[in-house]
Amino acid sequence: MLKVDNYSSNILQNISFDLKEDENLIILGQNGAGKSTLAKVLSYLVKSDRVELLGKNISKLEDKRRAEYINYIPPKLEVFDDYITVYELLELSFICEVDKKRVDEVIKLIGIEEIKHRSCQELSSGEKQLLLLASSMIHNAKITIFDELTANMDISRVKEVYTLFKMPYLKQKIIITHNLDLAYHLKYKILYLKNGKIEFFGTSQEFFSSENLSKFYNNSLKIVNDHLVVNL
Ligand SMILES: Nc1ncnc2c1ncn2[C@@H]1O[C@H](COP(=O)(O)OP(=O)(O)OP(=O)(O)O)[C@@H](O)[C@H]1O
Repeated sequence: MLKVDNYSSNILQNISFDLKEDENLIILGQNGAGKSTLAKVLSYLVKSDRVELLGKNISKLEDKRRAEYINYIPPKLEVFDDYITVYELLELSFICEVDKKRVDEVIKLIGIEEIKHRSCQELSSGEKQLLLLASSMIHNAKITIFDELTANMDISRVKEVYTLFKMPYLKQKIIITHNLDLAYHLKYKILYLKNGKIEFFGTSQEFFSSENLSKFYNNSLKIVNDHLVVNL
C-alpha cells in the first residue's frame, strides 16, 4: 500500500491519496502541473515524511529498503561515464547480486540485443528510454514510477511497451504520460493534477467519461473507434 497524507510544498498542495498493492496508477496533467515533482516526493528524491510505503514512513526506511520498495525512472538517462556500455549499466541495476542470465533475458525481452555492447552515451533518446525500461525490470522494485517513458519512442515501441505493461513483468506501476490513448487503454487508476492540486482520483472508466474529457481537455480530444485522438 502507498499512502500520501496531506503533502504540501511550494509546488504541490494538499496531496492525499492511497494506492492498494494490486493497483497501478497513471498521473496526468498539463505541463507544469506537478507530476514529476509528485513522483519525486513518492520516491523520496524530494524528502518528506508524508509518504507511507507498505505501512512504513518513507523517511524512516534505510536506503536499500527504499530502493527495494520504489524506483523512479526519469524521463532522460544521464550517464556521466563516457565508456560504460548498455550491458554494464544493466549489471549495475541489480539491488543485490548480479545475475547475468537475467540481464540476457531482459535484453531479449525488450529487444535491445543490437545495442547491448554500445556505449550508453552514444544512444539515441528512444534507445536510452528502452535501456531505462530494461534497467527498471532488472531493479524490480515493488513500485516503479515511469516519468514519460514513451516520450521519444517510435509508435511500434510504444505498442511494445503497452504490451509489456499489460504483462505481469513489473510489480506495481505508476506512469506519468502525455499519451492519453496509452493511458486510456491501460485502464489503470487515474490521478489528474492541475496547478499542484489533485483534481481527479478514481477509475479509468470514470475519468475517460465524455463529461470528464470535456471538463479536463475542453474540445481538444475526441474518441474515434475507441481511441483517443487530438481533435485538430
Ligand atoms: N527544482 C525546482 N525548483 C523550482 N521550481 C521547480 C522545480 N522543479 C519543478 N519546478 C516547478 O514546479 C512546477 C511543476 O513542475 P513538474 O516538473 O513537476 O511539472 P510536470 O507536471 O511534470 O510538467 P511536464 O508535463 O511539463 O513535464 C513547474 O512550474 C516547475 O517549473
